Amino acid sequence: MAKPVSIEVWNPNGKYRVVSTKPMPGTRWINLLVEQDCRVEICTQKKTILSIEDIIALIGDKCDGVIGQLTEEWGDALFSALSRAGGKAFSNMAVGYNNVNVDAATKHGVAVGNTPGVLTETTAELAASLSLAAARRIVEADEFMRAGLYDGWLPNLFVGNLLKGQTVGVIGAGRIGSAYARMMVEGFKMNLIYYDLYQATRLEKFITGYAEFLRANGEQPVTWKRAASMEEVLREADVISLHPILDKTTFHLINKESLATMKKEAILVNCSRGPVIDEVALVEHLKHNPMFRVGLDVFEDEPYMKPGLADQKNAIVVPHIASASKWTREGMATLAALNVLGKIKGYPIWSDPNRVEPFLKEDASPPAACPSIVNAKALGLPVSKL
Ligand SMILES: NC(=O)C1=CN([C@@H]2O[C@H](COP(=O)(O)OP(=O)(O)OC[C@H]3O[C@@H](n4cnc5c(N)ncnc54)[C@H](O)[C@@H]3O)[C@@H](O)[C@H]2O)C=CC1
Ligand SMILES: O=C(O)C(=O)CO
Repeated sequence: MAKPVSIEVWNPNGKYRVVSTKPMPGTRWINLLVEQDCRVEICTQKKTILSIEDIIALIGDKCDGVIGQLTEEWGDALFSALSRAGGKAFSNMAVGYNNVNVDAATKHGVAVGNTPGVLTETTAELAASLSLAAARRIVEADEFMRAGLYDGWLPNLFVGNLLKGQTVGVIGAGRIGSAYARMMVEGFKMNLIYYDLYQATRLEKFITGYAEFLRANGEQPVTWKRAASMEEVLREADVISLHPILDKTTFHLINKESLATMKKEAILVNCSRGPVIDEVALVEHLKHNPMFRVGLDVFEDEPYMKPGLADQKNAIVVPHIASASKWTREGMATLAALNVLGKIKGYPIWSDPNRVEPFLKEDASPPAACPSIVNAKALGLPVSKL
């Protein structure tokens, strides 16, 4: 068994043992656990992705809860190890939990937490950044400049796309997709077409109000449309950003056939999960359509890219950093710790996981509740009246 070598311990005499598989930003999350009598053990092993054996060794014989990462496969092996060690709580430090087998956790009586809300704007801002960088060819132009190739202004140098008046398409208009849509519509006066299983009522109202404001000021109003199918979005939009969860309905949502329906000069952005795109098909599409551009934060076989992707000038690639703002990452750590702590203390579940601000106030104690437990219903956990 590969035993993790390096552990940092806070409050060694704490009653409850909580393990974090990684150091996380900020100290508030540690302080909140320590104040409530937890011994906090942080794995500081220099290995980015821990194996199942590493995590089983970390869990040990007695463990009340674990804070884990989206790079770890939390399935039956880990939940049974946690349950054998007396653990009742696990939280991903992420909103997405496609790396977690929630049914296995429920079977072992383990609550599964995630961290919604605190990363909505930060993630949407990266999707907007990738959209702009792709539209205006910023990365290519930066490389050109650094290579010493700039020898004077030219009318045809790095000509890109104007966003104003074009159509932005959003697939998955939940928290992040809606925030991204608002940024692109309000910031760049784009028209919206979106596809989601549910109606994004607040987003529609926001755009209707903004359109009225523009009209009243003598400007061209923006428009919105809820598409009846994803294909409609792919056909009509100039910039398309993917924001659904990853599950079997969204695996390879973007594939050879769907790419073929998109405009030749479209921009595709993915800040959701890599397998939402068939990356092999995408590489082929990029090769044959030089004016088609992508901005990718996530990859099908993370941390690897499919062969050929890195050679494509029309692809911008960044290493899964969409939620990487200081405020957000500290907030994610806090929510993950409070999910675990709340379950250990027997607190009820917060009633609205979209409204997590009360947990994030630096100068106030957080509510006595678990911010977001995805299998709360299946475990029959009570909901907070706060
Ligand atoms: N790249 C990064 O660092 C980050 C990635 N994410 C990813 O973004 C995802 C979305 O996060 P949130 O917006 O907070 O979640 P959310 O649950 O608010 O939104 C997801 C939306 O996808 C929709 N959806 C589900 N299946 C669909 C389908 N087949 N077709 C179209 N829409 C579908 C849902 O109805 C929902 O509105 C997360 O699950 C995570 O995987 C989230 C944060 C950071
Ligand atoms: O939260 C998530 O789902 C991420 O991908 C990282 O923030």
